[in-house]
Amino acid sequence: MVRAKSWTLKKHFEGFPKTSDLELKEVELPKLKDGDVLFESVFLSVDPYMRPYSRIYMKEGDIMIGSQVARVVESKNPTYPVGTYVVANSGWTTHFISDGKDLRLLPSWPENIPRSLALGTIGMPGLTAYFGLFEICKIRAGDTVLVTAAAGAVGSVVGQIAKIGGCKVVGCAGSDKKVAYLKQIGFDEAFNYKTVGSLEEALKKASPDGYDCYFDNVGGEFSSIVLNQMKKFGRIAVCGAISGYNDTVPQKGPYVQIPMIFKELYMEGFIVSRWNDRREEALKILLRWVVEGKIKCEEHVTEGFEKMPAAFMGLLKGENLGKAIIKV
Ligand SMILES: NC(=O)C1=CN([C@@H]2O[C@H](COP(=O)(O)OP(=O)(O)OC[C@H]3O[C@@H](n4cnc5c(N)ncnc54)[C@H](OP(=O)(O)O)[C@@H]3O)[C@@H](O)[C@H]2O)C=CC1
Ligand SMILES: CCCCC/C=C\CC(=O)/C=C/C=C/C=C\[C@@H](O)CCCC(=O)O
Repeated sequence: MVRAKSWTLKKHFEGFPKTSDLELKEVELPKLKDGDVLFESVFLSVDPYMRPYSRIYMKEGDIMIGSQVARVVESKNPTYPVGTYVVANSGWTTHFISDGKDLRLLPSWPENIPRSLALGTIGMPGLTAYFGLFEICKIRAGDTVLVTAAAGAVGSVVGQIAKIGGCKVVGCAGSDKKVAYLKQIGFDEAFNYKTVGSLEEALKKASPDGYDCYFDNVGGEFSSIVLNQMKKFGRIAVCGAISGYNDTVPQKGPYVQIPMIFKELYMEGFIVSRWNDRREEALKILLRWVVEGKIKCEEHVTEGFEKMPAAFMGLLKGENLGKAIIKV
C-alpha cells in the first residue's frame, strides 16, 4: 500500500499566503483497478496562477492545484509501463492514481536535458512566452521588446525568443543578481525596477525611441508607466498581473484610455491554453532551441515536498531566479 502526502488549502488566502493556510495530509491510496496507473511525483511546479486560481477554482480542503513531472511506479495500463514519465495536473501531491487521461507523455526526452524543464521552458511557461510573443505581440525583426518579471520562468524565455526573432530586448527584474543574469543570457538592456530612482527615466534610458512590444507579466503601476513609453501602434501582451495577486483592495488607475488612443495601441490579454491545439508543435520548437543552446534555462530548485508552501511564498516574493521547481 502506498501513502500519498498532499498539501491542501485549509483556508482561502487573504492577502499574502500564510503557512497556516495550507495543511499537509496523508492518505492511503487504494489498489489499482484495470486501466489504472500509480505515479510518484518527481518534480512539482509552483506558479503565480495558483494564487488567483485557488480563489476561483478551489474550495477549502481541496488539494492545491498544480502540475508535476511524475514517474509510473505500478501499472495496469499498457500505455504507461513502469518507469514512464508524464506531465500531470494532479496538484501538490507525492503520489496519485490516474486512468491515463489528461496526461502528457514525455517519451523521447534527450538524456542531457533535465525532465524538470517540462514544467518550465519546455512546458506551460515556455508556451506562454512563445504564443504571447508570436500571436499577441506579433514580433518582427528590429522591434524593441520590453518584458517584466524578466528573470522568471516566462520572462527569461520571452527575452531569449525575442532575441532569436531579431529584436532588441529590455528586461526589468527585482534584484541586481537577476539583472546580471539577464545580461548573461543576452538581454540588450536590463534594470532593477526596485532601485532605479525613476521607472520612467530607466525605461527611456534603455530605449530612447520607446517600445514596439510590451510583454506584461506584472500589471499595476509599472504597466501604467510603460503605456506612455510605447511607440505609436505598439503591441501589448497582457500575460499576468502578479503585482496585484495578493491585494485585498484592487489597485486603481491611472487608466489606459488616453495613451491607448493617442498612441493607437493594441492590447490583448491571453491564457496560454488558447493554443492547446498547437502545443506539441511549439514544445518541439522550444526543445530544439534548448538543445541547440539558443535558449538557456535556469531553475530555482527547492528540495523536499515539505517545503512546497515556502517555495510558493518565495515565488510570490521574487526569491526565484528562473523557474521555481520542487524536487521531491
Ligand atoms: N496568461 C497566461 O496564460 C500565463 C500567465 N502567467 C503569468 O506570467 C507572470 C510570470 O509568471 P512566471 O514566469 O511563472 O513567474 P516568475 O518565475 O516570473 O516568478 C514570479 C516573479 O514575479 C515577480 N514579482 C513578484 N511580485 C511582484 C510585484 N509585486 N511586482 C512586480 N513583480 C513581482 C518576481 O520577480 P522580481 O524579482 O523581478 O520582482 C517573481 O520572481 C505571472 O504574472 C503569471 O501569472 C504565467 C503563465 C501563464
Ligand atoms: C482573478 C483574475 C485572474 C487573473 C489571471 C491570473 C493568472 C494568469 C495566469 O497565470 C495564467 C496561468 C495559466 C495557466 C495555464 C495552465 C495551467 O492550468 C497549468 C497547466 C500545466 C501544464 O500543462 O503544464
